[in-house]
Amino acid sequence: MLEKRTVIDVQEAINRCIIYATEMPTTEVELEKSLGYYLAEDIIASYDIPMFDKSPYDGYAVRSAATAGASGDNRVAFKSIDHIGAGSVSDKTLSHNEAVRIMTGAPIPSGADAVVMLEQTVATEEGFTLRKSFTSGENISKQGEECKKGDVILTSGTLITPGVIAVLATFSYQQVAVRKRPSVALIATGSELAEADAELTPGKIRNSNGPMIAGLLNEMHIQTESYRVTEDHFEHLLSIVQQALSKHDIVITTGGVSVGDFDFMPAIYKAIEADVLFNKVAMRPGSVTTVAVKDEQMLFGLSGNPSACYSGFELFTKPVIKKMLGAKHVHAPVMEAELSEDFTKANPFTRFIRAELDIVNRTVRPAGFNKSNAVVAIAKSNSMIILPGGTRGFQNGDTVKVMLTRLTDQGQSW
Ligand SMILES: Nc1nc2c(c(=O)[nH]1)N[C@H]1C(S)=C(S)[C@@H](COP(=O)(O)OP(=O)(O)OC[C@H]3O[C@@H](n4cnc5c(N)ncnc54)[C@H](O)[C@@H]3O)O[C@H]1N2
Ligand code: MOO
Ligand SMILES: [Mg+2]
Repeated sequence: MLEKRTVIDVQEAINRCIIYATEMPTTEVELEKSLGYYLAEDIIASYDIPMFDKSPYDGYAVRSAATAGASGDNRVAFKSIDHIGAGSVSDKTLSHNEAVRIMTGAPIPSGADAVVMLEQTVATEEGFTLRKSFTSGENISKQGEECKKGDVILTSGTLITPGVIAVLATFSYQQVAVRKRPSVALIATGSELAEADAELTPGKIRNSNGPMIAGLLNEMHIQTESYRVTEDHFEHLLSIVQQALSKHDIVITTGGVSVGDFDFMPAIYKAIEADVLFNKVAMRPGSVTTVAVKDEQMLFGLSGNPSACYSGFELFTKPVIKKMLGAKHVHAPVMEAELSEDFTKANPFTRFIRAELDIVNRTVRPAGFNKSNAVVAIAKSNSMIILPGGTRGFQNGDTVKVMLTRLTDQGQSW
C-alpha cells in the first residue's frame, strides 16, 4: 500500500532541521587554514591598536609649539636630529625646533606632538623649513584610536574571512578556536546514472547531482566522500548507507525518496530505524525531500530531480551545516526585488524559482526553463525567487522575495 505522508510547511521543515542540528566540538586550527570556519570564541583586543602613537606620513616629527607663527613670509627652520623608519624607535627627545625625520608607521619620538609631511618642507643643510603652523596631535595616529585593549572585536559565530584573518594576525593568533567541520557522505542513487567515463546507453543519464552537491559542500570547505551506487537495489543501497553512517556525521543521498517502485530511501530509513523529521514539504520543487535522524547523525534525502536537489540542499542542508559549524547566521539573506517578467503559473505550494537577481537594480527573473528536472537554470541562477503558496499570476513589476544563494559572478565598472 502506498505510504501516506504528512505534508508540512517549508518554514516548519527548516526549523525542525535547525532544532535537531547540534554544534560540532571545538578544535584549534592554524591561522592559515582557518578560512571558511566560524570563530568559536569572541576575539578580544589583547592590546591597543595602534599599539603606540605613530606617524601616518613620511615626514618630520616636530613639537607643534615650535611651528607657531609659521607662514610663507616667515618660514620656520628645524634641525633634524635623528632618522627613523617603521620598526625603529628613536631614543632622542626633541627640543624646540628639533625634528626627527620619520617614515610612515614609525613611533612618534618623545617630545614630538605633530608630523609634517615631506611635501610641506623645504630641505636645508641642517634639516628643513616649513610655512604653516601645526596643532598638537596633527598628523599623528593615536595609540588605541582603532580599538582599545579589552574591546570585543569579533564575536563567536563570525565567518572567518580574509579580513577576520587580518584581525587575528594583528592580535598574534597563530591558532584559532573553531568548530570541527562535519564529514559528509554523498550517495547519488539511481540505476540510470552513468559515471562520467561510462557509455551513455539508452535510458542512462549523467550523474549531475553528485558533482553539484560535492561542489556546494566544497564551497563550505566540507570534506566529502562520494559513494558509488551501481543500482537501485534495496540491500545494496542499505549497505552503502550503513557504511556511510559508520564513518560520517551527515549522509546526503540524492534520488529515490519519492513513491516509485525503485525509490528505496523510505524503506532504508525504516530499516536503519531512523526518525524521519519530514518526508513531504509544501513546496515546489523538492516536495519529497526527506530529512531523517539516526542517533546524532542527520540524513538528507534530497530529491533526484536536479533543481529539487539543489533547492533542498540550499534550504535544509546548508543551514544545518552552518549551525554545526557554529555560525551565528545560518539562513541565507532574503531581500525584495522587482520581478522583471510575468510569472503566470499557479503556486499551490511555496515555490522556489532558480533566478537571476540583478542586485544593483533590484530586479529578478527566473533563470530560464525552471521545472524540477532543470539543470541549466541552476547554473544561471544566483538566487531563488520565493513565491508564497496559494498565489498565482505574478506580473512584471510585482515585488517578490528573493533568497540570495550566490552573488560572486556579478560586477560592473564604475
Ligand atoms: N507518483 C508520484 N510520482 C512522483 C512524485 C509524487 O509525489 N508522486 N513526486 C515527484 C517529484 S515532485 C519529484 S521531485 C520526483 C522525486 O523523485 P526521487 O527523489 O525519488 O528521485 P528519482 O526517482 O531517483 O529521480 C527523479 C529524477 O531525477 C533524475 N536523477 C536522479 N538522480 C540524478 C542525478 N544524480 N543526476 C541527474 N539526474 C538525476 C532521475 O533520472 C529522474 O528523472 O519524483 C516525482 N514523482
Ligand atoms: O519534489 Mo518535486 O521537485 O516537487 O518536483
Ligand atoms: Mg523516484
